[in-house]
Amino acid sequence: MLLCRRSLAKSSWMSSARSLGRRHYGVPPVVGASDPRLDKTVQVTSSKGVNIIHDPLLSKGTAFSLAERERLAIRGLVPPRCQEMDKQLLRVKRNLDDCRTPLAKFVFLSALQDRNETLFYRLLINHLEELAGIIYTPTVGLACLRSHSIYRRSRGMYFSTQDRGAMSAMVYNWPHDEVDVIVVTDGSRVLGLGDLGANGMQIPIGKLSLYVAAGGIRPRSVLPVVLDVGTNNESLLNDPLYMGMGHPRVEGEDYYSFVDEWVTAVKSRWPNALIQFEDFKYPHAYNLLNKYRNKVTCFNDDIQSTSSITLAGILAGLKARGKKQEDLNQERIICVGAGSAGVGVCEGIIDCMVAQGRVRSRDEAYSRIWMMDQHGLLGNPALSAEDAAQQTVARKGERTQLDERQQCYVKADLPDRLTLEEVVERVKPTAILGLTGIRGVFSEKAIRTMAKYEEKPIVFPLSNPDTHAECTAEEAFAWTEGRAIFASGSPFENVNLPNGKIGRTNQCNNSYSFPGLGLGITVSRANEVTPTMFLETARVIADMASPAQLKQGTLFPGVANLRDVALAVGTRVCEVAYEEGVATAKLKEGELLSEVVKNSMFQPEYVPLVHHSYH
Ligand SMILES: NC(=O)c1ccc[n+]([C@@H]2O[C@H](COP(=O)([O-])OP(=O)(O)OC[C@H]3O[C@@H](n4cnc5c(N)ncnc54)[C@H](O)[C@@H]3O)[C@@H](O)[C@H]2O)c1
Ligand SMILES: O=C(O)C[C@H](O)C(=O)O
Ligand SMILES: [Mg+2]
Repeated sequence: MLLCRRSLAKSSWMSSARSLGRRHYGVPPVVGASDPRLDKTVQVTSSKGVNIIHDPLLSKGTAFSLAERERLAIRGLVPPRCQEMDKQLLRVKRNLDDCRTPLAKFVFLSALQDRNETLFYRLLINHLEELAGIIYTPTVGLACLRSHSIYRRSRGMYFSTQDRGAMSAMVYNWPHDEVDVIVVTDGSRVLGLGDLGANGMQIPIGKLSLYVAAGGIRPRSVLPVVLDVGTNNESLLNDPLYMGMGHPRVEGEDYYSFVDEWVTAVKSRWPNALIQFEDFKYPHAYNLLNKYRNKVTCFNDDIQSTSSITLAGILAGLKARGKKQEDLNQERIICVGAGSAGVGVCEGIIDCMVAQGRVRSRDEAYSRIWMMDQHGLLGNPALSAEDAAQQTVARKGERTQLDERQQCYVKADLPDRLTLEEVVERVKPTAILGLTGIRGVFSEKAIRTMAKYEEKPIVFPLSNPDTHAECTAEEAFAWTEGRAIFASGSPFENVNLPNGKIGRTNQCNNSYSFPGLGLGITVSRANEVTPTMFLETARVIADMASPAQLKQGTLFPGVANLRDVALAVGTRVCEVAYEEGVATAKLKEGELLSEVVKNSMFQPEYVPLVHHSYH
């Protein structure tokens, strides 16, 4: 396992893009909230008695020592025997295993998180592979669909259309002064499930649980947020249990000024917090990113961290084929889905080709990519003029106007709206990426044709949850005679192949990239999130699998290793922040960044509690 111990600036293909020596060591000592120098051996609280037992950040359940029970006035309020965490873990794991369905497990784990976060995170870290699929994708998707039925207790903050003018005051309702990471959604495109309005809250909660478990951000420093601007989901609007605003989505200038009020409010209370935009529909996702990327420390997960992990998957896939990462410009890549994630992923691939210096221009890099939406290839309407009318009828519906960004991907030399099968036949792709949210978009014919021309086709159905993947792992291996290099957004089991071998599956999800990005950004207190951070994240992850793993088709370390991945990514991102002069945290001379990052990572352990009244 690669654990980053490199000194600054060792990247092979990024060095030309860097300007070294711009490190800011002279800025005021803004010490990160997750900085090890703030670590304490005791935790001081002004709470006492039941307030401690009912505070998930302080509660230890049955694990309070007798001395603590005495000094915190909780003697007699919990069962008499002091049980350490190992016994508690046994109990909660047994209870969890008794839950019959993934959704029941989700409800159980949420309740545990609401009672005792230390125990919740220890359980989660100990069983990351098993539980990531519950608190995160794919089960979190089901939890969003049912959120208004399974609701027990509030977590995070909601800002709705009835809060216009009040947001700057509302942010002070949050009980913590230190907030390092905020994940915010407007619930307009939740995974591949569409508009789920305020039910989308489960997504920021799940993302932030991984920020803590994998990225080592402290539980008290994370804030999940929903911006409730209404929903266009009729079934939610008509459901008496739905808890969000009961009107259609606010759009246009009203929408952008609403988000602006929220950003201003958040930055006024927590100027250093990283904002992660999550599951905003296209084009809002891009418009918000463009508006805020140079003003506040923020990124869009679906556009940018997805591009990191997908690029990492392709680069590792090249190595699995016995090629070099620098051969990326030889690939022919079809990206099905031209929305936030699709465009973001393609831009990441292009950035990488340009950074590698193996293409002369971005245009040349574009020439290796073919982008498609539900109407087919983004091609040249002039070339398909003859049968355009016919096609419009046959394929139902007009393509909505392509925006400037999507326009970049239009192929001038190919007819607009070619089907996937037609594009595959003409282009002979080496890789196909699915970012549509639509099950079954990778047809058998298309994948079989691809496998005719490419010995080891890269097949990445990246849409979530699993029920919305463009194809299953079984299909991908069956249609390629077991030769596919396979990665999906949601987890799929390995596949037993007819020849007795195993078709290895990989999970290519931004959960591999955002925890480390957030870790590096918060430790360095970066005041800007730069493109290099995403490229380097990809490079670090692409280098993590061993040659033997790559040979078998394993591209990344398993989900159980997400913490190691976050540490490696976090260290590199932190280095980049100093190299590019965007870090504001003071670094002591001689401090090894990898150690600073590692020591800053939250460990779920019970710390002695001490009562102190500040009045
Ligand atoms: N694996 C990951 O880490 C990851 C990250 C981000 C997004 N995603 C997934 O990607 C999907 C899309 O997300 P997004 O933010 O880009 O959404 P989006 O709504 O912005 O884009 C979806 C795109 O798919 C196109 N599309 C719809 N139906 C199609 C069809 N039948 N054939 C071809 N194209 C079709 C749309 O025109 C649009 O361009 C979601 O399911 C999401 O879960 C996965
Ligand atoms: O949430 C995920 O699992 C990945 C991604 O952010 C998505 O929207 O699908
Ligand atoms: Mg997302």
